[in-house]
Amino acid sequence: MDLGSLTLDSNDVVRKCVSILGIRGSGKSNTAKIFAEELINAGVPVIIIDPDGEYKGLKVTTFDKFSEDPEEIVNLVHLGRSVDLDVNEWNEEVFKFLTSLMNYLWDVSKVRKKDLFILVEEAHEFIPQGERTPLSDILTRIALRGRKRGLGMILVSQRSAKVNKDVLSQSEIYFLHKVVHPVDIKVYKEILPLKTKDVENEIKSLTTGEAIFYKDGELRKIRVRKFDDQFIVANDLDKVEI
Ligand SMILES: Nc1ncnc2c1ncn2[C@@H]1O[C@H](COP(=O)(O)OP(=O)(O)OP(=O)(O)O)[C@@H](O)[C@H]1O
Repeated sequence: MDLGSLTLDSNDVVRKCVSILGIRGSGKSNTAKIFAEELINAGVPVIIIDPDGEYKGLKVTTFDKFSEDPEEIVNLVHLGRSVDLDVNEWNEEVFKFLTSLMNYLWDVSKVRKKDLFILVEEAHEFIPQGERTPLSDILTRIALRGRKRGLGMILVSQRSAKVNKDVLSQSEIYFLHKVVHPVDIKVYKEILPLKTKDVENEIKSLTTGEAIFYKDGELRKIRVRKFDDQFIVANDLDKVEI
């Protein structure tokens, strides 16, 4: 996986929990998009929970209307297709649908065990700290115990301190873009094995597209390549309604 100044082996990231954090404009969605693009190219499908319609340029099938039956989406993903769930209207119906989709995925993955990722944009909205919902329960279970069923998770958030701490602290791969708020800096201090001053200095120096990469004790500053928007037209497949 070519992410820019960082290369990863896709076999080394599957079934893991990845957290991509940073303030608005720090480049975290671009990083998530590049990460997803590289997974898709490596044959690992991604289910994207996409409240802001930011993932259109990827080779995905977009859904923007949701029935109560998630089977079709899961079958599509198990055939190797990635899907973008354009959930820009967050209402009870969408949350109910996502809950049944994730529960169904959890159940069938016990048998099928196909490697895939669930990418959760605005993760603080779906797996909030200090609040439990049926959706946050199943997403938490997937993040913490999905490995045996082939399930990996990518959490993206600009509100690090508002994402469920258990899930965040159990991530195995971190891309930490710039943050400025002290509560978010505190979260970075809890994640990184650095002295407080060093964390502050590292974060301060980050520009758009730069992040602190942390995995298996390896820690370094990286620059993520920019997503090539030119592919958007070619890859933006028709929206599908089921
Ligand atoms: N690696 C990069 N190299 C160059 N430009 C980048 C890079 N990452 C992001 N950008 C640019 O910075 C801007 C913000 O990027 P992006 O949307 O990824 O940030 P963000 O942190 O996700 O913000 P938001 O929360 O508002 O979505 C965009 O215009 C994007 O093109």
